[in-house]
Amino acid sequence: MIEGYLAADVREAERPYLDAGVPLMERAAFGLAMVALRELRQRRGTTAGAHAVILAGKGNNGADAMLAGIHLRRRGVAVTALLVHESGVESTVTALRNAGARVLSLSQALADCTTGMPWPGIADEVGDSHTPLDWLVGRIHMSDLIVDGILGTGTRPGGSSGAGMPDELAELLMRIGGGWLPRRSVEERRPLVIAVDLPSGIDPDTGTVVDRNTVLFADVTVTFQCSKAGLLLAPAAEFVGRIEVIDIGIGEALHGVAPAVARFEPADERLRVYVKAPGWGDHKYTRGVVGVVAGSSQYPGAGLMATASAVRAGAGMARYLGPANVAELIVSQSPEVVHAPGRVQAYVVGSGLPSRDEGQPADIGEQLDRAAAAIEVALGIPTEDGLSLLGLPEGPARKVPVVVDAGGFSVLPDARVRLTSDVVLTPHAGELAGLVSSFGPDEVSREQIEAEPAKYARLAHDLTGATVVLKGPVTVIADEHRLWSQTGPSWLARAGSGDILAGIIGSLLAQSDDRQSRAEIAAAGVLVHATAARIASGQRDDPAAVGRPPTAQAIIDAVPYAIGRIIAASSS
Ligand SMILES: NC(=O)C1=CN([C@@H]2O[C@H](COP(=O)(O)OP(=O)(O)OC[C@H]3O[C@@H](n4cnc5c(N)ncnc54)[C@H](OP(=O)(O)O)[C@@H]3O)[C@@H](O)[C@H]2O)[C@@H](O)CC1
Ligand SMILES: [K+]
Repeated sequence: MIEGYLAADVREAERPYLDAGVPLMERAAFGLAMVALRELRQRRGTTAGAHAVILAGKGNNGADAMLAGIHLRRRGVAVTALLVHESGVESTVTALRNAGARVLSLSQALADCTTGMPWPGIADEVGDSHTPLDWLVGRIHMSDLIVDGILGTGTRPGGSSGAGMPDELAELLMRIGGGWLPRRSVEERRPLVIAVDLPSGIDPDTGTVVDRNTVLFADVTVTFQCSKAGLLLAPAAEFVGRIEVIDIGIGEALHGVAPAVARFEPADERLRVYVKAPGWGDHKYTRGVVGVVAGSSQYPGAGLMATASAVRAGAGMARYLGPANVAELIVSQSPEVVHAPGRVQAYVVGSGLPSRDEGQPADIGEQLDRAAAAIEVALGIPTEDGLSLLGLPEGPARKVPVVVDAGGFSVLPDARVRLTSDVVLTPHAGELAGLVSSFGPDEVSREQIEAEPAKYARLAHDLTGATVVLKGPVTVIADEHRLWSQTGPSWLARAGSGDILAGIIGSLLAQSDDRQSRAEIAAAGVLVHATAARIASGQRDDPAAVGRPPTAQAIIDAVPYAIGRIIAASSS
């Protein structure tokens, strides 16, 4: 599991060590240099003769980068450091110069164009440059490595590399490749980009990015002691690349500090609790039954996808609750699905159902009534009619969790009824905008949610009391404890993905016990979903490989393999 901490908590943890004179920056810089050297070696076979450009800010992030530059020099790497704020931590600047690097301010670097001053390690073949900036960008593009040490945990909240930075620097970053150069473009001489602690221009805590055109896509982000929360959250996560954590020896001070966000990795031991093989004495009921209220005669596909993935994610049994013609279709594909009401351990409702509206066909109205009834069961407030629609006996019904998707949002109880974590909402940004606007005092737009997904997932939880799974390129899950954040391959941006995810989460909920965190189970479900998509798209062992477009059916068929892989990885 990767856990992301708030910048203030990390600073607080560092303080006693710094007061005691522990050389934290030297440790950080050494770790950074080792990663850079390893990456250079992997790319070029050797580090000798490589050229690194260090973009150094005036704070300790820049100092880290420059101290790492000294280690690079010692191993034969030519180093040019650009003081992008025109100055830097003075002792470090001197030490780097003494190690044989060129250290120059941005304006000096631009002046090099006129004087024709050569840069060590870079052949002077930067093409037809027209302006000093063209020339400088050309030289940087000729390097083997760009070290992004402009801003770290000292980034002012709400700031960005575009806001508050000199225009010249924003322009330089934009031209180097901020925002538009895809991380994996296979230009032969594209330099490797390593971000120091975090890509400069992202908010360390919230992952918001004010001007995405000025943030460099990192191949690797080398972060110190622990991931920073913002690295795991959208939209920043797109710029982060692979995360490498360097232990600088302050772990003890972070004990007892709650991380703000967490992410499951496939090999996490903790996943064994949620993604598991049946035990010796298990039978279909002990493994959990999931009830699916999704799809209608008008939209049968979503019912099919949610049920098929619920079955494949390991529940002992799936009940389909809905019209006979949809059930027939489902059973033809998953013969083990039971089309009969009865007791379940978790519901999945709403996928493939439109919002409640007057004049809807009768079977849609009835499906929405069932969805509402399942939500009432989850909240412990079932009505007699609801129980009979779900085929449950009259009397107090046992609370079971419910995954609410798509049309299900339109049958949530009104804002006077506080939902609980047993209600797991799975909206995308547009649907969350609707939810937050109807439960809260203010209208919120899809664009606002996309810019600050973590904030709004948390707000939606605060307003409703439910577990909120905000789907997106990075899926954020919020409950009263913390945020979870899971990424998936972009191939998941396709019709049917949401229905499959709802089925998987419902299946894992049915297999869980009452005391387990719904948010954590949902995070595990998002990981299963992403793993299935990786298998189905052919990305398999190399997440960086592009792969090929998977059909929804291929993702569904890959779910059992994803479960198998996660069980194997988390138990080994
Ligand atoms: N403490 C330690 O022992 C350790 C620290 N470590 C390292 O230190 C890093 C934190 O260093 P830091 O605190 O010096 O802040 P840092 O991120 O370099 O930048 C601050 C400068 O940028 C400026 N600035 C801020 N926002 C801006 C904006 N939006 N736009 C423009 N400018 C902006 C701001 O200037 P201001 O305008 O406020 O005068 C300020 O001068 C941390 O990430 C890690 O790498 C590790 O080595 C481990 C040990
Ligand atoms: K940085």
